[in-house]
Amino acid sequence: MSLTKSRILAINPGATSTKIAVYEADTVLFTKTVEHSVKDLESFDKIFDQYQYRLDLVLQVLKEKNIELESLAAIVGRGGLLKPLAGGTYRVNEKMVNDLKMAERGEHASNLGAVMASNLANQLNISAFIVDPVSVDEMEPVARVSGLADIQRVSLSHALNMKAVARKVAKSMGKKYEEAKLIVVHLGTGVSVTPHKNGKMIDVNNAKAEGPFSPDRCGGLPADQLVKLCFSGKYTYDELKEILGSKGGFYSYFGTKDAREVEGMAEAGNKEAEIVLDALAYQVAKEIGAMATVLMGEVDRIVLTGGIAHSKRIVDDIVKRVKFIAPVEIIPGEEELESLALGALRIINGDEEAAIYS
Ligand SMILES: Nc1ncnc2c1ncn2[C@@H]1O[C@H](COP(=O)(O)OP(=O)(O)O)[C@@H](O)[C@H]1O
Ligand SMILES: CCCC(=O)OP(=O)(O)O
Repeated sequence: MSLTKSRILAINPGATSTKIAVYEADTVLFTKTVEHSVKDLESFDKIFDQYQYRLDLVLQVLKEKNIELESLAAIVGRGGLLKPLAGGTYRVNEKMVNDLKMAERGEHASNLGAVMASNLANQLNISAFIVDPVSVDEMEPVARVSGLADIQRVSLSHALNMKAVARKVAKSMGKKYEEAKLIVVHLGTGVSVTPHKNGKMIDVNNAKAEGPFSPDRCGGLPADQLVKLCFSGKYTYDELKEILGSKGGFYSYFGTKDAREVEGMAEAGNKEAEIVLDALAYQVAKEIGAMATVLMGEVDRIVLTGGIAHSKRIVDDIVKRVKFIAPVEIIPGEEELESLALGALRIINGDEEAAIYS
């Protein structure tokens, strides 16, 4: 095997999976998704406690695929809950790693991406990058107002995949991304619903705290009942944060984050599973309706993507409610590994300069 150092390792830690790919320039050599059940991750208290477990998995996959570490030119990880920033490729630096370890903007598996990439890259004396992290913030000023002076709405979303599929859909319509008006919905372990205008995500439900519920998140909750729960003595602060961030949604009803399992329960006649699945589609459709008003009804396409976009039941249910707004395009799964690799490649090839996180 040649050791030309032209390969890019892409690592995408998600809430319920670690996705790994190696690219030779822009050609994929392999992709692999390692899914994590609730049981796999329940012994880890904090996200950073999962670091070694996930890194070992990555190294094991590289070994299985006969990829020598010395053949890597760069490593690119999914960017986590950093400061609000513009989209693009960022070189991983010490400040970024420290911010992610402190998890000041919250705990999420994506916080591991830059750190895994950086530690591995440092050992190999090569570069580490992130691309379009979850904290990409392109919201318009009006979208930031919450209605309470103490609280500002923030942008946390599946920016990487949504921007990639938005570009793809715009191209298929013969438009530039910057010219298209799209509502892109990522249906993953978290759910993001974003209106895209002038090449920017001008609003989004914060996928950790607002909008529709998801496999492991509550989404927006009735504020008065939540406040009551906070002061009920039933949960500590940390427990409640954990429930809201990773033990809500499907998990709170059925103890699983796997949409396929919930569908299986519904098919077997479980009425609660049926209604919760219907409610997910209902809430997503409602959020799409709200974002259509952000674009003043001028919507070229609604795009459904992410793991749950594989589900015919959920997709059909959403489509029947929103197709009056615009044609709906379904792009199941995600383009995240490719977007990561190509983002790093643009820097390696000198087509773009890496942004600096400061
Ligand atoms: N074929 C499928 N049908 C229905 N749901 C699916 C399918 N494949 C994956 N999913 C669901 O997609 C969700 C994960 O989506 P994904 O985009 O991979 O998210 P993440 O990267 O956040 O873990 C899980 O709830 C999983 O059960
Ligand atoms: C915090 C936004 C990104 C997100 O929710 O990702 P997952 O669906 O992988 O949890």
